[in-house]
Amino acid sequence: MDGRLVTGDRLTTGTGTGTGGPRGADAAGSAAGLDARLVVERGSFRLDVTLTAAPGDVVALLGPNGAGKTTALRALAGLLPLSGGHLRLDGERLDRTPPEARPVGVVFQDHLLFPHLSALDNVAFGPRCHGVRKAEARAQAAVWLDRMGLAAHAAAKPRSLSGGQAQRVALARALATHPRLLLLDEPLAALDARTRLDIRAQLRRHLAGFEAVAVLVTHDPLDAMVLADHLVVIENGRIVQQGSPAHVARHPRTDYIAQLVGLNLYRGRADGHTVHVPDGPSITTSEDLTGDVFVVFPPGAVTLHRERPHASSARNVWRCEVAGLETHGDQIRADLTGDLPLVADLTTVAAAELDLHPGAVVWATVKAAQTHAYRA
Ligand SMILES: Nc1ncnc2c1ncn2[C@@H]1O[C@H](COP(=O)(O)OP(=O)(O)OP(=O)(O)O)[C@@H](O)[C@H]1O
Repeated sequence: MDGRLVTGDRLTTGTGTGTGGPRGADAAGSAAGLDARLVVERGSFRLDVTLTAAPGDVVALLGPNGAGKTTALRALAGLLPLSGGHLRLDGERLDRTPPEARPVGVVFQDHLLFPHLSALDNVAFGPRCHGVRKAEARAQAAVWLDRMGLAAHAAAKPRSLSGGQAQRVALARALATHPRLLLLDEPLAALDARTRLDIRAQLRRHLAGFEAVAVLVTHDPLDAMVLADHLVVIENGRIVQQGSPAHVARHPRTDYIAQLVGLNLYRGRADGHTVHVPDGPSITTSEDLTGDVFVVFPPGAVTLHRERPHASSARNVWRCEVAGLETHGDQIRADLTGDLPLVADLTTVAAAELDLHPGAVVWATVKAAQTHAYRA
């Protein structure tokens, strides 16, 4: 194969760790949109992230528990002070603006509607806070509820709304103030699976029509992939990777991201088609690279055998031991230790035929063509 072509093509997109924003943030610092470096200290935890986004961008902050996502969102909302950095929105400094005076709409996971107010008055509360007269605020609220498909529930109190309806009221309340920055903290986390599907699709529609910057925090890679144009992955208060959802999904650079997108990930030194993993075996890849690289392959690319295969066309053959088994959708996911720790997906029938059980010795094979290597 023509390794040179593959290498050239893939490497141009393989370095997505810079701290630049998705669009619009030119070197001079474009006026429109979000331009922030958020430095926040909370005890021994320190957040230091740079976020830039153009109007219309939806940015998802993704990361493990305690990474600093909520801290970043609260700093953007003005609920936590910055201990360093800057925060500009559409060219204006917001660092010293109190939260209630910021052109920022916030939707929290537990939506925090006022229980004693109707859905209509909850939404009208937003414009009212911005000085709109009561009748006008209620008229605007009615339009927003209608847009959210909630016109019939205008008089309902929050306790008689479903989780999904309440979440849409909270979104309407945030949007009714015409924020220049919309912040969404786990907007779908409190919803059951079915409602989540509906609300995710609706939220996607609303965000697509939203002309300002939206930043959302999520644990769920699917929410991030469906809703955002740009992913920012935070670990330990730092950005470890960012880029388009498709790029991040294909080029994970940390174990957390690899797990999130369901890939086996290794780091090693490439010498042509061979990647040497420290303290591990070599992996044969289709890409022809040199130097520090990552290699990924999906669990579905692994074939397991009870005996060492001699006739296999796969270039990669490793001896492993089954550490654990779990159902994964309609498949079995095997967690394997040994030469190269990896996870493999196989059908229930295959797992039964192989008599897989914790402690069983198996041979794993992976074709070079099913691996993907890119520069570290
Ligand atoms: N009220 C607090 N006081 C002091 N430190 C805090 C407080 N809340 C959080 N922290 C610290 O800030 C760090 C980041 O927390 P944060 O809630 O921003 O993380 P997160 O990424 O949103 O996590 P999760 O996904 O669990 O919500 C935590 O590891 C913790 O050490």
